[in-house]
Amino acid sequence: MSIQLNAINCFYGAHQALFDINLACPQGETLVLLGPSGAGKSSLLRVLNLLEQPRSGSLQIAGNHFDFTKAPSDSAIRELRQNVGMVFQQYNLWPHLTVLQNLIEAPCRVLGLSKEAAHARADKLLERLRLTPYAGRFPLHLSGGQQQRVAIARALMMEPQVLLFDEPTAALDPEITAQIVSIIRELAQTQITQVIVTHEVEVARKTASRVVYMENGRIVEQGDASHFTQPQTDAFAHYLSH
Ligand SMILES: Nc1ncnc2c1ncn2[C@@H]1O[C@H](COP(=O)(O)OP(=O)(O)OP(=O)(O)O)[C@@H](O)[C@H]1O
Repeated sequence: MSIQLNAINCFYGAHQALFDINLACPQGETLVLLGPSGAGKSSLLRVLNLLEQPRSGSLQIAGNHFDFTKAPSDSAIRELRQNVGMVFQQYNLWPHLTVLQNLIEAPCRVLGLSKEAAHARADKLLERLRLTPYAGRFPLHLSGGQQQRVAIARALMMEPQVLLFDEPTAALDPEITAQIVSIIRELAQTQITQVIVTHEVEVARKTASRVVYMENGRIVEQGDASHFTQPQTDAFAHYLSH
């Protein structure tokens, strides 16, 4: 399994956001998290790279193992984040760095990659994501869709085993959404495991090989893509029909 969560309970102060989450995702799958606002989707995504630390349970992801009865060490968290990339909803690009610099900064600093090796890796990704003409631009001089592609390229520079997306198509128009969907589908042809939080059922249908439907901090339904056509619970059927 690329990802395995066992009995995860997660709190914000006294407020419990995730209840007894159990989830397994094989390598190479694209898992989509769906559910109404406040269901716990972002919290669950953030647990996967330890931006949130659960109070109990265990997580295995990309060869890293965490048992939350004790606090994970900083070095274990650093190692996890090299294997698990995140594409944030607000892109979180470094505004004072060009597109190319955004791509090569972390691999050089964190992985100790030489500038030449990082450049070569960046050139390939810029081409793959149709960003080559924008390599010298600053993020704020790019459209939302272009910034999103830079954010994806930057995450892929670390050659992660798992890539997490928080609302990757929010605030993008239909044409740009289609581009991002097609990038996610291309990545699905590789060995990478993807986990996507989205409100957009159409994006989910077009990308997911597995689906998790959540309500009130709990998983209500999970399984392969056949659940979109044959939901097993009234709750998921109702969600899909609205
Ligand atoms: N930083 C925080 N502090 C306190 N409570 C939080 C925090 N973040 C989320 N919550 C609460 O935890 C619960 C789950 O929130 P979460 O953001 O994971 O849901 P979501 O399904 O991603 O929602 P949305 O679709 O609106 O983004 C909600 O009740 C929310 O109010």
